[in-house]
Amino acid sequence: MLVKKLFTLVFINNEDQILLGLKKRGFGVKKWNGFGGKVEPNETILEAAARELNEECCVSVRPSDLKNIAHLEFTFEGQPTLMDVRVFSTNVFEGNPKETEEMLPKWFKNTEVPFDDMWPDDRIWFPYMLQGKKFFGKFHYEGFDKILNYKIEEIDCMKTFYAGRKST
Ligand SMILES: COc1nc(N)nc2c1ncn2[C@H]1C[C@H](O)[C@@H](COP(=O)(O)OP(=O)(O)OP(=O)(O)O)O1
Repeated sequence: MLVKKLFTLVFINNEDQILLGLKKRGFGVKKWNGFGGKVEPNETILEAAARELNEECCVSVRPSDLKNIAHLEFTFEGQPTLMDVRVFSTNVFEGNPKETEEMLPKWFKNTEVPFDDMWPDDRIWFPYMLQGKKFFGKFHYEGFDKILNYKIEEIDCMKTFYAGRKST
């Protein structure tokens, strides 16, 4: 049986640009990604999303300004964990992104996202995000470089999506 662990992933948009961070340590090291991490027991998912963003690149957002745009699930062959990743985006933020111990932030044009240096799944779902769609994606990996199988589908409404699942 898989043990589900809850994570956040936040993307900041500014006109035709998206803020990514180069992970400097730990899971996903040397890959560009959004900002996020584990949800702690004492906080809501939105609070965790805002906290991780601030810890990782010193940008502040109000949790209420974060839009839930996707639900992603990652599993890894032979490993007992299912990563349940709640994805958020916003263009309402305060502060200039700054490098931290965990991340090196950089703005990229939406047309110049560095997919070669990102998780392989990003190439599949970023187009949904960049077109303003909401979506569900499920990816099963062998190691960290090869996707064995995946499913992706557009969602009309995230609230309805979660209401239709046994547990959120
Ligand atoms: C496997 O594919 C993935 N693709 C993408 N784009 N993002 C992923 C993938 N798997 C995990 N993520 C995201 C989810 C989280 O935002 C981070 C991982 O969080 P992390 O392990 O860094 O969590 P922290 O709480 O910050 O951990 P530490 O404090 O222990 O560093 O990656």
